[in-house]
Amino acid sequence: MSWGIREVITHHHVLMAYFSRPQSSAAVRIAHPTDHDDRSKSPQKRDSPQRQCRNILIYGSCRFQDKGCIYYHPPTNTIPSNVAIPESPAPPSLSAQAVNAPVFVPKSALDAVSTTSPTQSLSFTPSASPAPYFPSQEVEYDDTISSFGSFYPTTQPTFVHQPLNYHLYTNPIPDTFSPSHFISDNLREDLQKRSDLTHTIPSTPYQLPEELQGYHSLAPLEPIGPERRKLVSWCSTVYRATNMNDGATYVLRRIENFRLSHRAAFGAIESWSRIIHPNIIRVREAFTTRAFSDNSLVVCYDYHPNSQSLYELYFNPKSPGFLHGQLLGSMGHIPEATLWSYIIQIAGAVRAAHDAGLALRMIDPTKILLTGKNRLRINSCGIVDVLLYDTPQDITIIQQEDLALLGRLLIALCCNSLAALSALPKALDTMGRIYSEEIKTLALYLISKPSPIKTITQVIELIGTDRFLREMNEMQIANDRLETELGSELENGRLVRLLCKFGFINERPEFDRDPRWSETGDRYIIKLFRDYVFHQVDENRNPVVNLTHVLTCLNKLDCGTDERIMLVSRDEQSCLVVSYKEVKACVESAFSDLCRSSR
Ligand SMILES: Nc1ncnc2c1ncn2[C@@H]1O[C@H](COP(=O)(O)OP(=O)(O)OP(=O)(O)O)[C@@H](O)[C@H]1O
Repeated sequence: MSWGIREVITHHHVLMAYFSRPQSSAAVRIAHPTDHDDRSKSPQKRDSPQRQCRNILIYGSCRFQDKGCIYYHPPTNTIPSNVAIPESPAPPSLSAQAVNAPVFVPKSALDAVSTTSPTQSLSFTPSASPAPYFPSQEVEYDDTISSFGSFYPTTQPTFVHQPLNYHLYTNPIPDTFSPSHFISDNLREDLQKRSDLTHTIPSTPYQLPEELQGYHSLAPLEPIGPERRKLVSWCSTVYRATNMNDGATYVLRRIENFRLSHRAAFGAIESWSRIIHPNIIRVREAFTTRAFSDNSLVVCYDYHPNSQSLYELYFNPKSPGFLHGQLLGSMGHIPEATLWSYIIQIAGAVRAAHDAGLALRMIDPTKILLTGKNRLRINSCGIVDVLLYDTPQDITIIQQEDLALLGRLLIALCCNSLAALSALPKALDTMGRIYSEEIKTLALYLISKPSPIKTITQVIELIGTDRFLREMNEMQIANDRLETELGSELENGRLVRLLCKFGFINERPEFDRDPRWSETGDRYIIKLFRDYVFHQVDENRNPVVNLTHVLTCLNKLDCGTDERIMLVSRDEQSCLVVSYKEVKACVESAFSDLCRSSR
């Protein structure tokens, strides 16, 4: 048992008689003081001289109390001094990293705790962080001038930066995104699918090497059918595999029956591996292998689970997005705004490659993956550079080809047909009917003969600043949305780990040859706290099932606030007043004991 807690219990042996009824109002006031809220909500008390001074509410004291402040200053001993709790010992460091949640120490608490005095710790607002976190140089709020100060900018109070309240849930701005305490179903499903696909294996049996240059758990990403398209003139197969060093999942594209003539051919892979771009699937490394019982070239890429190629999405009539050969949704064609977004993203990828003296060569619907909502990435970069190392081409020419490929892709996307290009006038007619003139102009520019050459910079100018700005706005809105989603999940991970700790400690039948370990010492406080959080009953002894109460308590425990609560034994014969900080120290100490012995 820690010194701090023993002290608390001693106090409460003294206090027991006073607090013998857990429902006593004094006890409730300590556990959940709502006086301030009630008062501030009550309109008739608004202008009363008996209104409590805000300095007391905010700082616990008022410098102007005896210097003319007209507001009410409650006696300083409202909360009995004998419940003041000594500093609990620092939480012991935990060793079992795999099961351990790092101890959460709010930065502001660390910064401020040394500069404060323990006497400031009285607080009436359970949600506000208690005074010990306040920097000593705080500016006080003078209530005597506050009522008219706002009319005169010079006398406006300076607001103190309060320490963050790590245990509060805050709803997002309602008009912007729908408020929710949990991640939206769509995003959850999407992320879940990605995670799922990283682990599933195809049901059809396959024979693959157990291990390949540091990769294991190889699984084909698609069944190998009778009709195989070729990459240049080679067949390729794509596998998902796990890297032994970092445990991450990658994609290995294998070129079958390819014999590398010069090691220098890997120079292109080295250049590509340096390109980190949001619209290019990252190239990691390449090697040759005989593990497939042939000479194979393997290039490793980042894995983007649950992605779909543009071919699957827009050109394969057998895909789920089609009905009777017609693309479903949006009147059977891609919305213009989506098309511009695709153009901008691909242009960005082209720009990055060309700036690095490379060419994408892969602006092909089967090699452009949609890895998220409207998010494109060019796949398989660098591989053709290795395959065609022996037949070098002028980089300027293949960069011009990139632009032509973009133009062809654009026309095909506009017409939902890969064959559209073979009847260009009809294709242009279709484009003119559905899309703006600018799309047609851009497509014609991209497929036209270069004179003398076209550059990606000219293409970007043709797209225009307005469209880039619109794209940037959309991206920022999407980012805001994700941040909101992240906010709703902010504390969940920590709380689960906290609950795991409770699970390890509570009701443990025996530890350290002590069958009463989980019922005694610090663990007794943890047990009572668990009852306080989960086993409360109403006046009719019906369970109080209130998730907000649970989340609030656990968050306060997670950051170890100084707020005190009253824990009552099950027989209601004794009670303890402890701070979350102390309960936190008990949990850390008990859990670290368990971890030490689990090694
Ligand atoms: N880096 C990657 N991350 C996630 N999935 C990928 C990745 N690379 C390829 N895939 C998936 O693997 C499958 C096969 O890719 P591949 O490039 O071979 O496409 P394909 O349409 O079969 O083209 P090809 O006929 O040229 O093989 C596709 O379903 C693709 O979505």
